[in-house]
Amino acid sequence: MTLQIGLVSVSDRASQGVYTDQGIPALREWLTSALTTPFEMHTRLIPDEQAEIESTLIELVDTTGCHLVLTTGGTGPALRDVTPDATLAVADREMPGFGEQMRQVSLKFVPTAILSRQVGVIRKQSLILNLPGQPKAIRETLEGLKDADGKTVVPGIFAAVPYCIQLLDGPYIETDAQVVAAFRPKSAIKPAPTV
Ligand SMILES: Nc1ncnc2c1ncn2[C@@H]1O[C@H](COP(=O)(O)OP(=O)(O)OP(=O)(O)O)[C@@H](O)[C@H]1O
Ligand SMILES: Nc1nc2c(c(=O)[nH]1)N[C@H]1C(S)=C(S)[C@@H](COP(=O)(O)O)O[C@H]1N2
Repeated sequence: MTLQIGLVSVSDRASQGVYTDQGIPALREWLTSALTTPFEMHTRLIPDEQAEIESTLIELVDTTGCHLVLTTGGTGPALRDVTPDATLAVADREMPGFGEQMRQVSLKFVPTAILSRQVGVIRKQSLILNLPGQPKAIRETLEGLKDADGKTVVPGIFAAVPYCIQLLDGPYIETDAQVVAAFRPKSAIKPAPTV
């Protein structure tokens, strides 16, 4: 079972061609640098329309079979920012720690971090996570903050994603520890295959 990841960029202007979407490229680039497990990506660029966000998330989970879906954009307080509302509407269960941790780490980068309403949820056996729309926020929230020596100061949320997908009976995900070290309890670590 190959790891399937959905990437959803929610932006009125990028979806209309007013500016070039940087969300999907930033997500793709970060995942390619961070994951050592093979994976396939399914990308969608859509406007800030709640019904369209909901149907896109449902399609990616129920039809495409994504184990993980990352959205970017539309998490703020502006009236057209409805990504968290759409995500909650299609959720079976909420995972509040993801939103809490993203706001914690983001506060180390911008004081307006608390303006993001981002949520993490489970639909069926898939994890859906909202990231803010600023392209730089993708790396900041997923990877966390490191000091000059590369030591983690505030962990990003991706450290917990592999174990979460494992608990949902999804593929075993391994990462490049230089980018983000995946944490799982000792009892959940699979030994490296012997040759
Ligand atoms: N897909 C994207 N590509 C490039 N830059 C983006 C993208 N989405 C957001 N941004 C940048 O991050 C800012 C905050 O993102 P937010 O999701 O709040 O967008 P917005 O201001 O509601 O506008 P829009 O939905 O038209 O992108 C935007 O104003 C824009 O500068
Ligand atoms: N890591 C990180 N988080 C961030 C930001 C950022 O630049 N980096 N921008 C903040 C700002 S200015 C806003 S308004 C909210 C919501 O952004 P969104 O509407 O683009 O999702 O996310 C916040 N969280």
